[in-house]
Amino acid sequence: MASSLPTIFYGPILHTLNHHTLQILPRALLAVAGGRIAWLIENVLPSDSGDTIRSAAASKGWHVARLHALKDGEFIIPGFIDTHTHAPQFPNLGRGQDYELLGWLHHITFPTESRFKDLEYARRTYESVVRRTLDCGTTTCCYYATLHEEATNILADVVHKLGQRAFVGKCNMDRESPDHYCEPSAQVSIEATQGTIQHIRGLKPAIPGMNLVHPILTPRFAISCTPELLGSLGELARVDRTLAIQTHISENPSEVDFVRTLFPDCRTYAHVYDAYGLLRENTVLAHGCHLDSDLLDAGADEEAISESEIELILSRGAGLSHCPTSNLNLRSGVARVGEWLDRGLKVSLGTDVSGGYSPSMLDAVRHASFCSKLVAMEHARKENSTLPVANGKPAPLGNRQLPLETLLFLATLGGAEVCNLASEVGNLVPGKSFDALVVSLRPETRNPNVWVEGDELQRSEESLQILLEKFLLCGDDRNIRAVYVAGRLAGGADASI
Ligand SMILES: Nc1nc2[nH]cnc2c(=O)[nH]1
Ligand SMILES: [Zn+2]
Repeated sequence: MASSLPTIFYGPILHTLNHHTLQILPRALLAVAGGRIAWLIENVLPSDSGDTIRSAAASKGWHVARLHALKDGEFIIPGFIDTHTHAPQFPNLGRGQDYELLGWLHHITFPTESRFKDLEYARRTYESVVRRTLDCGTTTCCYYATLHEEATNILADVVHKLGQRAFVGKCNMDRESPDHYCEPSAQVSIEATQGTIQHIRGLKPAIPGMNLVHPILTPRFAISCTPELLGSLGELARVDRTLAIQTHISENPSEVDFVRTLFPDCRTYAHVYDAYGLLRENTVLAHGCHLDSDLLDAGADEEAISESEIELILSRGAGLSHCPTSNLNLRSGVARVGEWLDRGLKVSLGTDVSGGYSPSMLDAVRHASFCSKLVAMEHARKENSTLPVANGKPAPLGNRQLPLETLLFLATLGGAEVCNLASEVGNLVPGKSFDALVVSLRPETRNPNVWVEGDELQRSEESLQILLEKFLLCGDDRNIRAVYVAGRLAGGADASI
């Protein structure tokens, strides 16, 4: 899409307003100008669309605009927001699934990451990684790079060039890693981090004032950072509250035990990060499978829960990235996403390549659904229980399987909340950036899993909800025809035609 000419889309729009509300607009007119959604008009009949477009365009002083009328079987959703992935681990996709986390890091992951000191290898790999995530429909991505400053800057350059919205972080790790892949001191790690922050902040945005690439502090996890390094990162964060932070937390039982021995004065894993000022509203915490598991398994009362790590994370406004593909693949555990949402935590989805073996957020959605079904089956087995009754209010998700609207929320608006970007992206309301996907379930996409025909093509709310379900559970990148970031076509099956 040429950024100078406004574009008007006419067709169905599906997005979420919160974790329990899916809004379906079967006949919407949505206008994009300067990368943002200028206006959105609902319920426009085809026979009225010409007049409505002309008067809405005239009210903005537009004399020409491009019209994109969606065909039957097509619809628009917000772009996916992947809140946790490792760009240098793409070469390992599909490898190492016999390991659990700590062995996997040492035998599979660190050797591959150490290759990124070769900058030519880094550039080649990162180009294909970012193209791939864009084609999978990821419009915003939280990337871990490696410990190398220059290779991290290359990742940021590639993201910038290809027009994705992203957070890019140089990994901080100055202990408990092999000699060939470990920073020599906290000071060296901090200086390289400052270099990367400066580099990313020097990138010139394509649309003035719309910076798409942001730096993010990336202490790998508590195990690989000395107290001195965590303290220095906390100091960087303190003097600049706009700096985002990402790390791992409570992914695997052996990891949690190790953290306890390394930080005996901290009550829980979350308290370690909090002690160094690293838990706040722009912190992204990946995994969390074992947060408070002792308390929750024992069915603790509210008083005990009020002292818990979940309450600490909630009170600091930090968010969680649920990474179900990885949690199952590395046998890490099953996160309690329903309980987190009920308690008001910010929750999103991450692919966690290559702990997770797929870069597609569609797979993360499917595995989040499976994980929630495991939770539901386990709960039913233990309690012999029935589902909670709604009583007119949204029923607590607690131990239920996640419904369709919650799955879409986690992949879109939930991600925006966790990245502290919900005023900018996550759904398709006027004023936000147009970060969106044009999805097609038409036969010419050559994905017979999701073909729709006959009555299914009616533009009713019911049939559109079925289309969304088919896409989330059986679609793939053949069905993602166009990927827009800030109004610019950045990927999708039609982008290369
Ligand atoms: N899944 C995952 N967990 C981690 N914990 C520390 N590093 C990593 C990593 O690279 N992947
Ligand atoms: Zn990870």
